[in-house]
Amino acid sequence: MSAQREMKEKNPWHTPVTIIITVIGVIAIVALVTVAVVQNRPLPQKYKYGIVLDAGSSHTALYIYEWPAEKDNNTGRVEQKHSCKVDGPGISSYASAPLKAGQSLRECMQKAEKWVPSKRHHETPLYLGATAGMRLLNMVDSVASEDVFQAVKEALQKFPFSYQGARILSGQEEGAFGWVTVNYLDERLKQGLETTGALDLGGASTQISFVSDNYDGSESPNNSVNFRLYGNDYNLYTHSFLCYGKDQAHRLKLAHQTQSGPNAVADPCSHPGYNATKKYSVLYDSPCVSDRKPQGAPATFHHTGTGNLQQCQEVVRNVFNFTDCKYSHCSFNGVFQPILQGGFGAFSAYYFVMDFLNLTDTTVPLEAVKEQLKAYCATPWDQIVQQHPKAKLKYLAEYCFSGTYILSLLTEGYNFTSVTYSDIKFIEKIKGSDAGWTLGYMLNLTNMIPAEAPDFPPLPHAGYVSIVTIIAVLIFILFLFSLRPLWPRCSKQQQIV
Ligand SMILES: Nc1ccn([C@@H]2O[C@H](COP(=O)(O)OP(=O)(O)OP(=O)(O)O)[C@@H](O)[C@H]2O)c(=O)n1
Ligand SMILES: [Ca+2]
Repeated sequence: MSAQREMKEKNPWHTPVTIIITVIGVIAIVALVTVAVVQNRPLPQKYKYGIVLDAGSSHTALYIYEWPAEKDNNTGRVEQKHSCKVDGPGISSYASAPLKAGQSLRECMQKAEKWVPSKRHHETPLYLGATAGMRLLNMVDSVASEDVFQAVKEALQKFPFSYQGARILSGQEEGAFGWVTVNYLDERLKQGLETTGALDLGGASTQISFVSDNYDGSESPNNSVNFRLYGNDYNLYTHSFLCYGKDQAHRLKLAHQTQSGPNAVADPCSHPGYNATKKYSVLYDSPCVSDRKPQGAPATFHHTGTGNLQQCQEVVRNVFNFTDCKYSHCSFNGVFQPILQGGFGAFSAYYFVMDFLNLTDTTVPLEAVKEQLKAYCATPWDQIVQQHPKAKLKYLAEYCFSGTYILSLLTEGYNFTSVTYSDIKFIEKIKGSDAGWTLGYMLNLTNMIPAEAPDFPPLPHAGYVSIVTIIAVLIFILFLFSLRPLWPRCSKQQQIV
């Protein structure tokens, strides 16, 4: 008994100091690992939301964006969750009944109330941006434009979101934010990759935006937009052509055609057999064409189709002015444009039209694309109607013109060649989000793209926890080894026992 006590006393493992150190060591390591795990445990994901209404010339659409609540600044993570197309025409068409513009938005706004969790309603920013339709209305009747905005504002403020205002975007903003959207969704900005140009074709205006090594903004500074995003500087060229959206360009073309004979237009851009009576008052009800109204024109004219692509191309060419250029390079109408560079995403009506015509594949040579369009334009109207029973007649009547206009705008207007045509991609969405200016607009207004690259933790969460655990275990093993000189005595004593 006394020998046992003596051995215990001699066994350094059994000294109070060693026991205390060991216990504290184990507790410290367990505490370290626990704190690391608890502190870095991924929290249940919470989301924030933003709503943007795109009040275009032909229609309004509502987009709901969503992003993880704790990652406002880490970007690349904002996604479109829902979209809603407002029934009826664009808000600029309600100039004579502004209240209806507000009412038209109600249905989509009610859907937005359901889609955004109610506890997030009050903090969800709501923006409305109007484009070329309201630009034109504001030009001809600024009072009517104000009335429409007032009605829209009152309607939107009735909803529980954080209303941030309704306004007209400049053409420059429209082009630049479309470019931001495309490059953000492709994660080109965050990774500092070469950017993609943006081509947007609306009903009343069209935008081209791209970065070119040959453009530093000094030639035609109005076309220059500078961004610093994620630590990179971008000098963007952008231009918006008012009246060169597809609907206004159609008016420009018809207005030109009616000059030669005001009673009837035999239109090579319409299908053979197409026949409609149209009102001059409707055709000329736009500042894009109002100054071209023929003197003493009758109330109506007959619009018939002949379906001839080559002649249609000639008529379409007339809507552009290629003669004056005071810069080193121009697109059309004397507008400066640097040399095209890189890939381009073409969206909105570019996509709707080319998708309808089955012409979105730009690896198909331009000549073959034209052959296909030629056959389409020459197809009799009754056959076209039969083949597309669900399509809106207004759209259907114009796809031959629209396809021709798009090819002419791209090649003769912007100077894409049969070689660089394949640099264009006709796109509707990128990773589930619609291509368009709305996302870029919201990212900008909510400061969600930082000027400098955000600092990311060098290790992901799981890697961090694993390394802390491994180091803690190693320290513990080293600690045990540091007591090694005591081991042999200890084991000898145990053998004696
Ligand atoms: N399936 C569809 C849908 C739309 N369109 C046409 O595409 C154009 C509308 O394009 P959009 O990008 O929606 O124009 P808006 O935004 O309304 O106009 P803007 O940007 O000029 O204000 C209109 O001419 C419309 O007739 C079409 O041809 N086929
Ligand atoms: Ca648009």
